[in-house]
Amino acid sequence: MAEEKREFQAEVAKLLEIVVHSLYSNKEIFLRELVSNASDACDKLRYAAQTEPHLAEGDGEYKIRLTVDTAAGTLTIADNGIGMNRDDLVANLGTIAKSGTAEFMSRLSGDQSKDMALIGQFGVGFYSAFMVADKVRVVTRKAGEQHGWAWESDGKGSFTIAPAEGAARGASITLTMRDDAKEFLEAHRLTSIIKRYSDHIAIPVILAEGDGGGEGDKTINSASALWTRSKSDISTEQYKEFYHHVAHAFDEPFLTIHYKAEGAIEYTGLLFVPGSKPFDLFSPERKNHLKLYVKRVFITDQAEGLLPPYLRFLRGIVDSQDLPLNVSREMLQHNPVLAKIKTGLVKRVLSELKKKAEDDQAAYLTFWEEFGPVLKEGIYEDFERKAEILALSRFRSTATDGWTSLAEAVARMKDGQEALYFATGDSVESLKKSPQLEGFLAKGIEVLLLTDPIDEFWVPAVGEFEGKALKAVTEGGLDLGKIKGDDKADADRPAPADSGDLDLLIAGLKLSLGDAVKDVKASERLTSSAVCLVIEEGQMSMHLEKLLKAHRQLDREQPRVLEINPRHPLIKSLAAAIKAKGREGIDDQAWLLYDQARIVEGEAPTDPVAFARRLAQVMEHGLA
Ligand SMILES: Nc1ncnc2c1ncn2[C@@H]1O[C@H](COP(=O)(O)OP(=O)(O)OP(=O)(O)O)[C@@H](O)[C@H]1O
Repeated sequence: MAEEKREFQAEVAKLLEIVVHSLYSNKEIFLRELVSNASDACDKLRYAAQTEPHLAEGDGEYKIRLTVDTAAGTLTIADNGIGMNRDDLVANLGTIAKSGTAEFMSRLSGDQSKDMALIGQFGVGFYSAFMVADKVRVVTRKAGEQHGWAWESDGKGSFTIAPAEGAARGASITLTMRDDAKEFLEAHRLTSIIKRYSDHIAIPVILAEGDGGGEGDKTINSASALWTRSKSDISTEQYKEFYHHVAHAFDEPFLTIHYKAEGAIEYTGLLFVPGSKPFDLFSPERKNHLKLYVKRVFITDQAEGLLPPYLRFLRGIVDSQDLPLNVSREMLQHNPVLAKIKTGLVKRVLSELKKKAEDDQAAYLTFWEEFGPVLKEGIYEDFERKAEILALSRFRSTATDGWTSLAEAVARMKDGQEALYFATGDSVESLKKSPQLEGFLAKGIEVLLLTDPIDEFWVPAVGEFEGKALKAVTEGGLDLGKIKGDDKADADRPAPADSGDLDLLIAGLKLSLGDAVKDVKASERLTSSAVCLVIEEGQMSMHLEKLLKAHRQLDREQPRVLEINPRHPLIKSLAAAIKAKGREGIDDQAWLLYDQARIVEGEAPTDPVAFARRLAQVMEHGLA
């Protein structure tokens, strides 16, 4: 087969453009990316050779070799890992196959440091070679295959692929350095970059000196897996570089958890809570990203059973002593050892988070803001740990501008208050203004303001905290009268409508609204609003109904209860009017009240045209 020329996928071409033209501030990271790829390729072969030893072709001493040719102005990074065949080359070095590419592209801001962090998360990986090279040539042969291939590109829209006979197993990447990147041909510069970014790589990174014949080769990294070293020998900087390597992240880890579990099950965990949200945190697969090793051999980064989905923000590795080396990925699915490791990891991570919450509240809150909505999934999904996760959870509330724990909210409960109250909605600001809260605010009774979609699920599932029921303020029939609040307002509240008149009005409204409402009731919860909508106990919350409708998972809406404020001047006049004049005009009034309550809930009036007509009439009357 002769040489073939192909175009890069459009996204790659765009990415290359950005890489070449705007990301020159931190060029040296190209080496980290290529060494990281080489190390992954060796890990992959080591794993494959466990079950198919012939793949190693008698060479199981994995290493990465850097060779400089000053005369030619090239740097070559060669590994004896798994290598690539022709199809792999086209797929891996011609496209960005990962899901979410389009979204990623749209998030690039043009601001170098931000883009760099994003690209780091996404993994520009191999393409970073074009930050320093005019031309990149990859010569590779896949383990177990006979023919080698050469891939070459100047990064300007296309690449070529041609057969390369005699290629060694693995991949050898030769960069022809740009004029402004000649510094990366100097041994001391290369050595310091490797020490800085790649010291934790578990296989030797060798700098070939002299003519490349092997004489004077020098291993320039520590070449032992970082997590096997003792904690006291690892600097914060080294942990951070390792985190950048495993997580493909550029930020500071929020928490580093490194420990060795001994006893019935032995494993080492080196886990990181990232400083900021990884871009795929809310993708529907809810995959975890921990890398599983067995006795230092990389097995997989897709061991589903290793971590519950609510801890999927963690990054890092787990190295087990107890799993067999030839464990297949399928065998991992219902593996009892893995299940025990998982229990251990969850316990450890939650206790470290607890410690952080106790020792450094402010820092803990930054974690909570990033990952709280994910951790809360555990309240719903992990029955055994729900109390622990609830205790770690923080909430917005009417009692404070910041965050509160449930324990703090319990401590603030008023005399006679038996439940913790909450409201669910899209934002704290809009919740604070909702009419259902008026009575609570007037009495100084705290209401927790829940704005994450997950809140709709765990609250009903949990139902209580330390014996205190969790009650939605939107539920009908709440009797605030029993609670001793800051009731100075009570004395100066206007008198309610005459109860006989009020009964007439309620009956009239019910007749007009028919099936649109479940009931009409007088309520003490309102202070400044005339009406509001609530649900009956056990009914789906209005906010959840809205979420489901937005996702087209619900097409009907359930009728609600219209609560009216017997002390409101409008209600009082309406009650008096119905007594004096009977039902005349009441239909329009009833629908206006009901639609107004809907609008406050962020919903459209039942019949917008009729609503507009009624409103116009009222205005006309007002002006007449
Ligand atoms: N030295 C290598 N040997 C074998 N395969 C390689 C090598 N370098 C890259 N690849 C292949 O090319 C793919 C793309 O590499 P690239 O660095 O662009 O992304 P990645 O490594 O998958 O992502 P990330 O950088 O986020 O880890 C890799 O997943 C791997 O399959």
